[in-house]
Amino acid sequence: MDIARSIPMWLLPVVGIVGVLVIKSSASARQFIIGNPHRLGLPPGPSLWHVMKGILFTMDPYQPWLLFTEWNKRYGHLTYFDIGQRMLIIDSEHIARELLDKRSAKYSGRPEFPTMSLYGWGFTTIALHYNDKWRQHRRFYQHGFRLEALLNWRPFQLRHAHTLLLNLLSSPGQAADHFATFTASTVMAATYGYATLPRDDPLLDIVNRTMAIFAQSTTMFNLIFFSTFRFLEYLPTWLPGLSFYRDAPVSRKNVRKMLDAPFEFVEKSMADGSAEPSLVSEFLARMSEGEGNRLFDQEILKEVAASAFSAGVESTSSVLVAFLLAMTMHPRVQERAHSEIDAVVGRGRLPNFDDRASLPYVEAVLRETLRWFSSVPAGKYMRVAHATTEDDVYNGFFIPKKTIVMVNVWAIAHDESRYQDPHIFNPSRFLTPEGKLTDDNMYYVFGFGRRICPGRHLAEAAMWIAATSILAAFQIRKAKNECGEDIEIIPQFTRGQLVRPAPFMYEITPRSDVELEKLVRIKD
Ligand code: HEM
Repeated sequence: MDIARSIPMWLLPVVGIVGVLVIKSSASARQFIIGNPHRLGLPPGPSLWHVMKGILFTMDPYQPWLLFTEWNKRYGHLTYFDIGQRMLIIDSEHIARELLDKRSAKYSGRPEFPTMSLYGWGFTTIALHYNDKWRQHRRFYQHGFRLEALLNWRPFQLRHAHTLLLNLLSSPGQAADHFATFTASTVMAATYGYATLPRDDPLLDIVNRTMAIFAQSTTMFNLIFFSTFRFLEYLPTWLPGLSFYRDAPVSRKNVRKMLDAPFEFVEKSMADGSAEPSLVSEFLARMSEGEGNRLFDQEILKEVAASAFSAGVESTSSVLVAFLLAMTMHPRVQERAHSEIDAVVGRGRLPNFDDRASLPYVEAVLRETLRWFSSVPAGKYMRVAHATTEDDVYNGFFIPKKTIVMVNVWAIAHDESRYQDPHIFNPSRFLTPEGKLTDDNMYYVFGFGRRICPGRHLAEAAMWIAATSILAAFQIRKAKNECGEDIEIIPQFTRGQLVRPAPFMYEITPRSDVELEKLVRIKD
């Protein structure tokens, strides 16, 4: 009998998968013995069997942080397991700071995800290993997006916030699209000096399409699975489950367009003298003046600019959608924010950045939105996990090199010992009894250590000016049904790759008798 013919096709990948797991686990065990001369134990955590059971039967693939949170409750703040990739889940800000901030020299790597490169995204800052290229990228952000440099971008942000208001006025039902346009416009303006059209912008369209393919395909499961079992790449892509490989060439083609198109726009506008100030035009000018490759070569400049864009737009706009949801559901919070803005800014003009320090309650609303929503919870965005680049010992536990380290931000933001009734939206938790802001600035949502989000100041300022302007200009409330009753909302979050509130019904109407167009024209 021909044995090879009698083996069912599906058995081959299974045998391969088991084989890879066995090989990977024994490599892991060897590393444990070599790198751990004092034979310290690993942090506690579920066995391979329990992890598999959890992943297959319990875990909601779209909310993996919920299972991680359970494990952290059972095994402690450090939960370790090995599924062919060593994983460490941390649910304590204190420990995250001890390891990722204070020992950042060992904890600033990124996991090895060959699938990111397969999809054409291997160049992004987020995906880069802790190496010289990554340092070059960070220099670009440090130059353009550090706190002091933000003053340069404020006029753009204010202008785009006003465009956002006008867009909301003309098509209030499309708030999520307007938030995406607003965020993209602010990042595009700072990076490329490109003024996006209020709608259907051709460059944004390229970027949005590219990001959509990426978002659909690179779930946590896909990233780990296809990076671990790389032999699957060589099997026919028509096999069930392998469509992942079919989409890859399309993604790579789109990514190339996303890298080239905005860059060509800058080159062209520099050539005809119409270039607006931007990071790319500044670096190109410096390169042509002879600083040349000491700064970047052109390809790196394209890559770093596109990285800013791809990392920044969805994260920022999804927080604004969460803000809209929170305001729709919590009229009293909105009322208090309106009163504060009316008292400080008045009704005769729109807010600007100079008002920020005088609006603590609005600030607290923004912080509570970041806490309640936790846009980058844990596991969802596997690509922002850190990886150890050396063995380490913490609290008597051995943490091997090449361990993927994930901070469960969702668990921190919903820790009952820190935030009373964490599921309730309550901005006052960020205020002292005297009405001053507490020290909890929610910066942990922007990550840790040397890999902390370099766009955090830009994002924070963009979210603030957008949210404050909306509060000043609009009344947000629940939509009504045919009987004139409020349509109740049960907040839900998208089950796709992007974590954002699922579509919900709302009404948004101008607050002021003064026409919004006129307010937008009044400068102070
Ligand atoms: C609400 C908005 C945002 C949130 C919540 C957010 C959050 C994060 C987080 C959690 C990380 C990973 C940090 C870590 O590894 O510890 C990150 C990385 C990054 N973010 Fe953001 N981000 C936001 C907006 C932005 C914006 C506007 C930009 C660009 C202008 C940006 C650019 C980046 C880049 C380039 C990285 C990769 C850094 C590295 O790997 O070294 N982000 N962000």
